[in-house]
Amino acid sequence: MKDNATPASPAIPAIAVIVPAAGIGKRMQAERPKQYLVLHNKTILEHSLARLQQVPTLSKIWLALAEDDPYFADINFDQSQIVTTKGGTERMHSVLNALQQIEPYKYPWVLVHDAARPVVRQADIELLIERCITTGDGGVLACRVRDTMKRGELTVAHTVSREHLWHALTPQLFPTALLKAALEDAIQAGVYVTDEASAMEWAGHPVLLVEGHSDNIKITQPTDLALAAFYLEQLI
Ligand SMILES: Nc1ccn([C@@H]2O[C@H](COP(=O)(O)OP(=O)(O)OP(=O)(O)O)[C@@H](O)[C@H]2O)c(=O)n1
Ligand SMILES: C[C@](O)(CO)[C@H](O)COP(=O)(O)O
Repeated sequence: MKDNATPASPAIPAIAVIVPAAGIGKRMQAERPKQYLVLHNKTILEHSLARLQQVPTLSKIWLALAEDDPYFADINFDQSQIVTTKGGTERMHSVLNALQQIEPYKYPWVLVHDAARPVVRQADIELLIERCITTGDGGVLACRVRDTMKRGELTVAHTVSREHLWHALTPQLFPTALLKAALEDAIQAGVYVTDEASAMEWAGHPVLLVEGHSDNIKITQPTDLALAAFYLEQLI
């Protein structure tokens, strides 16, 4: 990871990193926010930061934290590469708060990765970077849906075709100025987005689908912990 705005190589412009880590992890029902739960002797946040640190083309990290976060001070990571920013009510607010600290002329691209996704592979991140920088379009790591998909509440309303249907993952990588404008406009228009790509789509920008590994899970509920621990064993 680069610790300044100098690009790793002339071919790849400086890429800022935003890690939204200001959630409370309601669905995890744990005694602390899930990004601070420990797997293999490290917090999930430390694992996620370590995955990003493995990518030499990434620059500084803007880490969105809850205002009353009492845990971050104890994490074991080179904090010289981290700028902490204020988390917001929703994930999109946390990301926008961080974006507003990043100067597009210094960091023309920004990569957003959930703190709750500690198993992302370096090769997948590098593939996303290569595809986006080559085309000039932003994009998301994604994996194809494998199950038959149903829409409904208590009974099936209808089956959703799984052809060309994907799970959007993170990282998501976009031109910094475009993403900032898209998120600001979407939030101003009262549009609730759960990922950066949704704001870019709403603003009419193309979003590349870059196929990544399905083990890049977002730790969300208790049963995800054992699975993430297993996947992490393969990586660390
Ligand atoms: N206001 C928020 C909400 C979420 N996040 C971050 O966005 C990522 C993905 O969000 P999610 O999995 O929904 O985390 P939580 O919001 O903590 O989970 P829950 O919805 O169960 O409370 C997490 O790393 C979380 O810390 C954030 O930075 N700011
Ligand atoms: C950004 C994301 O991880 C892509 O799948 C997802 O939208 C986050 O959703 P959450 O409800 O904030 O976990």
